[in-house]
Amino acid sequence: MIDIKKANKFYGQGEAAFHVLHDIDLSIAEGEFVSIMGQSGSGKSTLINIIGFLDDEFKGEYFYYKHPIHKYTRAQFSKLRNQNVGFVFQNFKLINTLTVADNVGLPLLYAGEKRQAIKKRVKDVLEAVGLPDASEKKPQNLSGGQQQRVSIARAIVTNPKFLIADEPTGALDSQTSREIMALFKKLNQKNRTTIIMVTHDEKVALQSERIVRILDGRILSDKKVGA
Ligand SMILES: Nc1ncnc2c1ncn2[C@@H]1O[C@H](COP(=O)(O)OP(=O)(O)OP(=O)(O)O)[C@@H](O)[C@H]1O
Repeated sequence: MIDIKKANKFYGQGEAAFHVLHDIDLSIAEGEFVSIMGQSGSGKSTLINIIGFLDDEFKGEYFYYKHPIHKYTRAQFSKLRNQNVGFVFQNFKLINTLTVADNVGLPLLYAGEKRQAIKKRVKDVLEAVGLPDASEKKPQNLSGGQQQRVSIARAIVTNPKFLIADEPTGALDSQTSREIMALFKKLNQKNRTTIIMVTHDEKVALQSERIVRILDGRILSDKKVGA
């Protein structure tokens, strides 16, 4: 589904340009669960910003279901992002003044869905992430692990083709990290949700199916877990 060919990324222009990604070739098939690992500053965020259609200013080619999206306009890019990608962040990025149900339903509200349909879908995804009774609570009254479940519910509520998770366990203790990884595995195996996750934690990465290691903006290795 994702085919990136010879992607190069520069920050800044002219003499001062900083070459961050070098000739990245990366293909990800539907249903895969991939970890991206590498030292701080190696270019992981830069790469997932390209993969998740947040950054269209790169050199090289990006084919998404064979469509040459490197040729898309910014508006086409935004539409693609809204309709295809769910994001999960290290620090959850929930809105504390809204209830859990309203946080999770927000992407559907933006997409113009009807109130009843939103209510039903929110109930279903909160059940899927193991929080059937949290809908009327405020995020700040939940544990870190529960807040991350809410943010995963928000990420999957629109049925995206793939999820980008940027250090999803970075703010969680090891037991809670294991629970969140079990949830990602369930979503990946049961719903065949494609997941692309950045992590510093080797134990967390070993829960995925494939590990891509980046060093100084280059792919150092790309291996199936256990191979
Ligand atoms: N907007 C920007 N302008 C200039 N340089 C940038 C910008 N964003 C990132 N960089 C630089 O590009 C390099 C790669 O950054 P990136 O954030 O992709 O790394 P990372 O592997 O995700 O790091 P971390 O694990 O710390 O999040 C770093 O040297 C960083 O300083």
